[in-house]
Amino acid sequence: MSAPIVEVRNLVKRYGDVVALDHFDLRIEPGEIFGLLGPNGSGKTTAINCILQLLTFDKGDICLFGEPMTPTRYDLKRKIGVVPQNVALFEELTVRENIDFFCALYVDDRRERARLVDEAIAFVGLEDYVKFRPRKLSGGLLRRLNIACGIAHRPRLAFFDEPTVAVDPQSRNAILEGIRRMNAQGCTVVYTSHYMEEVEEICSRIMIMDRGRSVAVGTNVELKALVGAGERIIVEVAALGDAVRGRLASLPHVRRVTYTEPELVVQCEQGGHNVGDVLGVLADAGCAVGRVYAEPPTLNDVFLEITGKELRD
Ligand SMILES: Nc1ncnc2c1ncn2[C@@H]1O[C@H](COP(=O)(O)OP(=O)(O)OP(=O)(O)O)[C@@H](O)[C@H]1O
Repeated sequence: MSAPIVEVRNLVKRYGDVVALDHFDLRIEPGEIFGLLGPNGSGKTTAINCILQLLTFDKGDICLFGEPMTPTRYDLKRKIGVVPQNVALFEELTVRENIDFFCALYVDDRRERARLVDEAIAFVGLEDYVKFRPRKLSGGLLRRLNIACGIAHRPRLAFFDEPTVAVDPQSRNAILEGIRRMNAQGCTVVYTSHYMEEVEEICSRIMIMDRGRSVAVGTNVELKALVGAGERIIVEVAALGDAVRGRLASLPHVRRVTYTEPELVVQCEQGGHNVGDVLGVLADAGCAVGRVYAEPPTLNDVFLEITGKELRD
């Protein structure tokens, strides 16, 4: 088995009294799109900055590409791309010049660099904007430029820290598609977000973080199986009495029943014929039922189950 591309053991980072990372462990294999999912302040950015040695930390070991990472391991840093949360660009340089500047930190050869910069521009779809300065770009285009600057040198490992915050849907899709393509071309990706839908959509494995710790790690399917969360059944029904609600709550596989007229929500565990059972109880009670639909479990259900809190407060 090949060495993990990222291995973090027992990482502790404090800011004064705040414990931002609390004995944090992480292992990412080559070829993954690995998601770090957690609410604001759970420690995602701190974890990335420690891994990259941009921050000092109190304790812990970090290996990248199977080798110990230190602030002066420029040979390892060359193989890494970073797309930070805050857009960091030079206002006086054009789109093309910005990308060239960042690429030049790693690639000396001008001709090689010109080719890589062209590829990066095409990769994020900024061909029509190469002569623009950043202030002329929309938020979504700025994010795309930020990405091009981070990945033009063709890293083998790339960190994307919340790259889709405040972008339009078109740029969001372009960003996610670009990440998938990079990954298909052999780049391992670490992707942080507090948007569970995005993480579910593109990540091969996901770590759920809370208060500087990993609370669960696995594929999307594994995480949902871990807590046994099943679908949520939503039924429009008028004037539902307590007795019927009690019968619904005592059905096998039913965890929680809530009713705010006219919406009945039945949270189930995995398995069983839940929709049929719920509708059976309502039919027996003579309830007139309107719209019925079921939503599959989400990573928010997993987070709620483990931490007792919503992922998005
Ligand atoms: N420079 C700093 N000084 C003091 N405390 C900090 C600093 N940076 C982060 N923290 C604290 O460390 C904890 C982790 O923050 P971090 O930014 O890593 O979380 P995050 O999951 O990346 O959140 P976000 O999505 O908001 O960036 C939080 O409690 C935060 O307030």
